[in-house]
Amino acid sequence: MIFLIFQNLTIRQNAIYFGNILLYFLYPKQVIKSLLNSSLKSSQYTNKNNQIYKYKSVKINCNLNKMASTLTKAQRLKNLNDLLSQFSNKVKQNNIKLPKFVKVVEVGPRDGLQNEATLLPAKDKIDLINRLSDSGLKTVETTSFVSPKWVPQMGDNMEVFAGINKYPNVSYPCLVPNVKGLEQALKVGVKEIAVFGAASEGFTQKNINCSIAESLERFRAVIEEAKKHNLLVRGYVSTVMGCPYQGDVDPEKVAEVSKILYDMGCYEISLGDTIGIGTPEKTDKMLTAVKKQVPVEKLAAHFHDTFDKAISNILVALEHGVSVVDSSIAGLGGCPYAKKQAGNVCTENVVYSLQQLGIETGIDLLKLKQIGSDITTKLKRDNMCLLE
Ligand SMILES: CC(C)(COP(=O)([O-])OP(=O)([O-])OC[C@H]1O[C@@H](n2cnc3c(N)ncnc32)[C@H](O)[C@@H]1OP(=O)([O-])[O-])[C@@H](O)C(=O)NCCC(=O)NCCSC(=O)C[C@@](C)(O)CC(=O)[O-]
Repeated sequence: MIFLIFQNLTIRQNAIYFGNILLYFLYPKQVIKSLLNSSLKSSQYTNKNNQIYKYKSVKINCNLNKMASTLTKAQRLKNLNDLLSQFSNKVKQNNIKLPKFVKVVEVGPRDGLQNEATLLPAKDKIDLINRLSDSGLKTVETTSFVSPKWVPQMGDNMEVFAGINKYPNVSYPCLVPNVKGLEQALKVGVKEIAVFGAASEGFTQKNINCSIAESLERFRAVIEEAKKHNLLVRGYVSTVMGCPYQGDVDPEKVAEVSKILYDMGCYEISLGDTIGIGTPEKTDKMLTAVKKQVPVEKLAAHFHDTFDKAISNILVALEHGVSVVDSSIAGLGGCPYAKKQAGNVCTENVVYSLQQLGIETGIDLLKLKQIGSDITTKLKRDNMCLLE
């Protein structure tokens, strides 16, 4: 039994860590929702003057040893290869049309790093982004223009964006939660932004401090202003397969929020399994609902790999016709309290899987592997890449 005190962490970090830890032990039990709700009630969070929410003395009954994956990398690679070969057979037997090309959106410098305990200096972030854009990736999410009090790792957003090489054939989107963030982004010449909402009220409140309806009104203002400056706008919908605060999320709600963002002018909707509790079945249900509201070619899969299910879920997304996949170099992100607990799905594993399926990405896997190895050495953390 372990007693963890989650203090001095941003609400986003707490949400993810706490959700992941609880879910890891309960999954796949049917009681996730009620336990998540009761655990939330047992914690307190206070809006301090400095606007950082903190959990106070959250008790978590768990045994950290159990949290580490018991499988070796070699075993996990074998499982991945088995999965890919079964999937290939299914595709052939059922004459399923997969996308010929998949755009991989690298989110490591933003979504990955924002969850890393170690603060990476701006010069190292710049080097990381430059090397990623030199690997064939066409989109490298660079930073976020959010409050540095909420997400300290992104506090150097202007310096990082101003410092990177801008290749003409690469997009460098940045997260923007409100008009203030947009103004900052415009000052350094950002050309593409992403607004980020969620399909659950609980997560929206704790991530951006407002309701879903309020968040959408904020995004409307941001998008209108962004369009005046000819910026491209991507839309995120988080918690599409479950919320750390509410448990289950109705696929119809995901579809509703996605459609609103799409109608507001987002050119692409990225569907985030924020805490990685998706399964192939849930992915199928969620995409079936969303595709009725937003054309599939405008959808992206943004899956976290908490329970080693992200690639299985991506395969379902490919079957549905999704041809944009978000991922993070070396699987950056995740939970520092459980070293082997994964964050975003690892880019190298995604690119490898796509290559094995004969799907083009235009990405140099060897370069990616080297970048992943270097950044994990720098951060002194596990590399989630399964390839030797
Ligand atoms: C949205 C706010 C700002 C609202 O935060 P708030 O406290 O409600 O905002 P406020 O308007 O009351 O302002 C409070 C303070 O923040 C400042 N402020 C206000 N806006 C900005 C800004 N843009 N940039 C810099 N500073 C800002 C503002 O100036 C003020 O400063 P003070 O007067 O106290 O010194 C806050 O909640 C926030 O920054 N949240 C960040 C959340 C975040 O970054 N989460 C991670 C990204 S989402 C994600 O990772 C999920 C995703 C996308 O990957 C998909 C998935 O996996 O599901």
